Amino acid sequence: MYKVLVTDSISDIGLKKLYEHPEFFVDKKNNLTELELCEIIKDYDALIVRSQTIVTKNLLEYATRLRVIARAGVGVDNIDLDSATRKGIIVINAPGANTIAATEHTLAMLLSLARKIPHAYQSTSKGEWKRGSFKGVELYEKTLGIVGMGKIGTEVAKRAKSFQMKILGFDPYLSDERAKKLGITKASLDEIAKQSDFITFHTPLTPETKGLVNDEYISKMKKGVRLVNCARGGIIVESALLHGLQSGQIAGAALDVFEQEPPTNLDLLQHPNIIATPHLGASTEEAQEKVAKEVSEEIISIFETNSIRHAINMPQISGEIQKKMKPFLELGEQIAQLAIQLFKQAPNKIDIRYSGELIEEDTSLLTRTMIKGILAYHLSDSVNIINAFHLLKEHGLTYNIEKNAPNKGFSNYMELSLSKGNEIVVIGGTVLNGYGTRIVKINNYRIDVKPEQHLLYIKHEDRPGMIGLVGSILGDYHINIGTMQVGRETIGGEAIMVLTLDKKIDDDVIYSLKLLNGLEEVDVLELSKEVAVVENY
Ligand SMILES: NC(=O)c1ccc[n+]([C@@H]2O[C@H](COP(=O)([O-])OP(=O)(O)OC[C@H]3O[C@@H](n4cnc5c(N)ncnc54)[C@H](O)[C@@H]3O)[C@@H](O)[C@H]2O)c1
Ligand SMILES: O=C(O)CC[C@@H](O)C(=O)O
Repeated sequence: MYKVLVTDSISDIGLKKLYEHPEFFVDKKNNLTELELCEIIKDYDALIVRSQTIVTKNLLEYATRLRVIARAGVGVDNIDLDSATRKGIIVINAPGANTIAATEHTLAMLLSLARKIPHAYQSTSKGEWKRGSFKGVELYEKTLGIVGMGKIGTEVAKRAKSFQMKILGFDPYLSDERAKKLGITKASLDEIAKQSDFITFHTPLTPETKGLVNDEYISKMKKGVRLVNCARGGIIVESALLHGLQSGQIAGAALDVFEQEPPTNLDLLQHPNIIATPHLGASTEEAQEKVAKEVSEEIISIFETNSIRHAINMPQISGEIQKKMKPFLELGEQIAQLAIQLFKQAPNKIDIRYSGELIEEDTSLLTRTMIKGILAYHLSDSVNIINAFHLLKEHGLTYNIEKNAPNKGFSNYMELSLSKGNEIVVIGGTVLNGYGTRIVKINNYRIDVKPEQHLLYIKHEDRPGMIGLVGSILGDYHINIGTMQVGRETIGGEAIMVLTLDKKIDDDVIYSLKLLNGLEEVDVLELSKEVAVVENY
């Protein structure tokens, strides 16, 4: 049974699939302090939050069982991503599920700001009738600057166009082609400042966007500009906004998000030209159901099938690439497990070489899978594809990826070397179309082994009778040999045997084998089949 903790106000209808799933138990506990959360988090496999719960490094120290943190929404700035990644915890979100809600809220704020609706309502609800006090401005033929042309920025642009506004858009990823298609003008931040009557922000909070709207940027704006922020507090420096309002440089601002939430800056909140809502952008019934449904479904698929669609701390890989890469992921895992078992110690350098068809493929997940396979041998189950690179760095290992390495005559080929000083182990493998994975190289030996769960690796002198001797000892212990492959460099020199066996062999069999004359090394190798999958739409 997987235990899921829900700590913010999340739609029960959206969580229905989790409630009804026999393998999941959902606990809803709102308004917990960090201390209370630290006390209980150890009991849970998954945590679902909105923006209120702050998932700190300290909290994650107690989260010994946690595998998934789900943000029922978009922004993950309330989650310590680095700490989650280091601990191998997948962080997922529900991108897109609240786009329309946040877009409509932005438009509502824009119109309310232009027509002073909240102020007029406040006055009218007190019985006043001050028709002269709330004269507004029109959106018609005004210029709207949009900073951040992602999902919400784009939807805002489409709707603002119906008011016949001229739209200027700034986003590092906005191409000329997309701007043209949307019927907007691509502009720089300075052009937006100089030309816009209204500016709305739709970026995440990043080191680049934090404090973007400061005294200097405000001074570049058109006098009487109106600002809307329904993205993240901190994009606008609140003290600079207040100066701008006081000086008349800014005619008004509509804020849904604040530097600190709940906000304490009453000078700003009570300024007559401010309108504010308490982070309501995503607060519609529809959006809340959608975000909760999306994260519930993803949690179920992560625990049931290991498949991840919207991981924040993982590369996004399309479902199509996933499918295509599946046999290579299996081979990568097998190669990594064999290499680390044969290396018998922790390496300090990892070299991965891809050739043939693999040169053209997105191998990021494959590389992670191999690194995970290598590290997991010594660092246990706490290693996964999420924290593989973190742990690699933490343990001082270096790695090198070469694409376009010699392909040894196979249509696809991958090779892994583990090394430390003069010690090195090299394993090469390929996927044979329709026949599955094959190990085709161990150190300098060419072989052809179909990887199985139980393998025996023997290094011996290349002389007559060795194969028979090994076979008869295994026979004496009733161990059935599935396949046997031999490889040698020179006649009469050193050779290897790789056997696949039907069951694991005991120490006494190894002991008997080691007594054989001419046998230099015997290693029992075990392969597990667990391969992580990441999906994306
Ligand atoms: N108020 C709310 O309740 C609410 C609801 C939903 C989303 N949001 C917030 O709205 C913001 C936008 O959400 P989205 O779903 O559109 O995200 P998105 O990822 O689709 O779009 C963000 C865009 O910002 C752009 N960007 C990043 N850095 C930039 C920079 N320095 N200058 C200009 N553009 C930059 C990105 O290229 C991207 O296109 C996020 O911060 C999200 O957390 C708030
Ligand atoms: O959960 C919320 O209400 C806020 C959502 C919003 O800020 C987001 O980034 O998705």
